[in-house]
Amino acid sequence: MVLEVDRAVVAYDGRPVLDGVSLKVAPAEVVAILGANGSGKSTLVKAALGLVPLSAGEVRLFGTPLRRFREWRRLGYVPQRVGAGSGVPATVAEVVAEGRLARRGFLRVASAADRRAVAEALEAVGLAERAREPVAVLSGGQQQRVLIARALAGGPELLVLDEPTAGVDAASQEAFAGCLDRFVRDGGTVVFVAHELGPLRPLITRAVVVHHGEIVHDGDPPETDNDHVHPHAGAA
Ligand SMILES: Nc1ncnc2c1ncn2[C@@H]1O[C@H](COP(=O)(O)OP(=O)(O)OP(=O)(O)O)[C@@H](O)[C@H]1O
Repeated sequence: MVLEVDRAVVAYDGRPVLDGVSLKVAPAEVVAILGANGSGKSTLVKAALGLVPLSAGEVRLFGTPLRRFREWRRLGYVPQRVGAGSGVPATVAEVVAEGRLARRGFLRVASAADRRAVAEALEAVGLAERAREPVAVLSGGQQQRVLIARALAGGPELLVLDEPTAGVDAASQEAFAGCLDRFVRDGGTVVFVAHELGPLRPLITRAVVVHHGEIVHDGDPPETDNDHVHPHAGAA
């Protein structure tokens, strides 16, 4: 298994937000995590990556318990968008090159392979011609694609994305879908959080619906983008 979450419990300030959630993801799966606002989707992916502590349960990445896992280069994470402009001026290519740091170490100069990986990742998200521009001048959707390119540049086996398509225009969604498609064809595994599947629908192999901190559906994707909001309503 690429990812195993076993009866995970997460509580913020004593309030349980994930209530004994179990999830297994096998190689080459494309899993969409759906659910209403505040249902616990982001918390689930953060718990799976060790970004929030579990108060009970266990997580294994590539078969290794999280506390002993060190092979972070096998994994690419794209967080929920943190708002445009961090105040640090950086070009598109510089941000994407950060995705190589886990591979090359902070003090080594970028190799030809590093530069090639950055160029390929920018190509994959359709931003090759914007490489030298400051990230801050790009639109929100394009900035999201820069973060995806950063994750791809590290050559991960598992890509975890938190709402990669939220507030992203149709063109960027299509670009992202194409890029995920290629990643999966090359043997990659994907877990992403979404409100709406849109152009990603044909790519997913499985949908997991989170409701009040529990998984209430794990299997076929919902027929329409609205089905998952009220998982128990209108099972027509
Ligand atoms: N760091 C935190 N401290 C306290 N409460 C938090 C924290 N992060 C999330 N929560 C709460 O935990 C619950 C689940 O949040 P989470 O972000 O996992 O939901 P989500 O399903 O991803 O929501 P959305 O679709 O709005 O992104 C929410 O009630 C949220 O307010």
